[in-house]
Amino acid sequence: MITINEALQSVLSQQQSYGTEDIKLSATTGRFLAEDIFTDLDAPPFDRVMMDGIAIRLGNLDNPLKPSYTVQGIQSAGTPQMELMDADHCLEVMTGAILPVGADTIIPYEEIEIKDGNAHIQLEKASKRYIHNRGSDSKKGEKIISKGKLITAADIGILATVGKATVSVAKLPSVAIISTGDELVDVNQTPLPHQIRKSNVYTLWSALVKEGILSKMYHINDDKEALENTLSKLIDTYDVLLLSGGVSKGKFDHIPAVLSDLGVHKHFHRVAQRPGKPFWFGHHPEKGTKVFAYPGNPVSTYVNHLFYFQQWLHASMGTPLQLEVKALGEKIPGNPNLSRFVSVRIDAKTGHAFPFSHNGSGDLFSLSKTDGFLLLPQRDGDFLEGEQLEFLCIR
Ligand SMILES: Nc1nc2c(c(=O)[nH]1)N[C@H]1C(S)=C(S)[C@@H](COP(=O)(O)OP(=O)(O)OC[C@H]3O[C@@H](n4cnc5c(N)ncnc54)[C@H](O)[C@@H]3O)O[C@H]1N2
Ligand code: MOO
Repeated sequence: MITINEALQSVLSQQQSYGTEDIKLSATTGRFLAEDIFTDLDAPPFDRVMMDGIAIRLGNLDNPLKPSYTVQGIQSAGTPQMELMDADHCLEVMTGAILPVGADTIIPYEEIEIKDGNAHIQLEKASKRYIHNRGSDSKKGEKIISKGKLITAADIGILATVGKATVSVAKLPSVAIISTGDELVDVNQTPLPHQIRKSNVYTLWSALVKEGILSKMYHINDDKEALENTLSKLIDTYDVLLLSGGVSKGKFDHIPAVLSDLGVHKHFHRVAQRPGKPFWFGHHPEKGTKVFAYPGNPVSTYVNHLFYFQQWLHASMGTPLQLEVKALGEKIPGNPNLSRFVSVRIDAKTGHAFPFSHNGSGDLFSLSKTDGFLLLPQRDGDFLEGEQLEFLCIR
């Protein structure tokens, strides 16, 4: 059986670019930039007034202020630049306004009193100019965000500032999620005593939404012919298939044989890990379709999806995922035969990860109590309190 690292390398060897597309700025959250972003103007684009107050011509900052200045008018934000007459006058100015021609210092309203058309100054000297100078944040033409970056809310603000109404992003693969199993019924049905409602497809669907992917859901019963017919069509239609169930040793676990009959090249089946050991991964050499066939137990499906698919997707989009690390909260004995994904809760104060017990990989309800999974690699030695380990967050 291969190790988790060998399995991951094999999955990553199938990383693939799906090209680029131009989309509206408002739809870019969570997507990967496919172009470098440059400023189209200096930032700020003009000498920007930083305080509400008056603008004067002072010259050297050490020069004493006059006892009063005659108010000449108001320069508000969003109005064209005015011109200060001389050093005896001032213009009232608002935060965000362009600095008037001939002015070089702002005195905030807190330091003056305006009476009878004059601004009376309550200071001897100005402490600073309160001017956000043109181009001081960045100069026109400067690269401000690099290709490959995952677009965040803050990036969207920057993209708006530089006038990117449409943005070139990496195209996402099309994905089908397929549940298999005769025991599964839909969410709106009442299961018979030997049935359960399918849940894995919804977990996967939601995890994909978080990655910006709107997938399609399918269900196929444990019937070889039905599996062959439907999967063959799906292999032709989608870039990626995510299957859950039917990959272990049961009499009706047809998935590996069917995939192989359909020409999907197997990279591996079974990984030295718990949960999720019977994971099967392959790709169709002619069609390029990648097939992630997850074991059916809900925790196994989810853990494998988070670890393998997520890393494959980010690598395919051009920016490998850097897994978070967390400090282990208590000692756990090592295991030389298996890597383990341990359900943990993160202590809000210390940030340490504490394992908690549940009923194994079929215990779907444990997922709502967990913050994520700590990855304990296979090894002899104990895992010690405070040891930093890779973490898959599900919050
Ligand atoms: N003799 C052996 N038996 C099993 C082995 C093994 O190595 N030898 N491995 C066990 C492990 S580990 C796992 S994990 C499961 C995986 O089995 P399958 O991938 O074949 O999955 P199924 O048998 O179809 O289902 C397992 C379990 O999960 C439930 N399930 C399946 N799909 C869904 C879904 N979409 N939503 C909710 N729940 C689902 C299913 O009802 C079963 O209870 O095999 C062990 N057995
Ligand atoms: O390893 Mo299975 O995926 O535990 O339940």
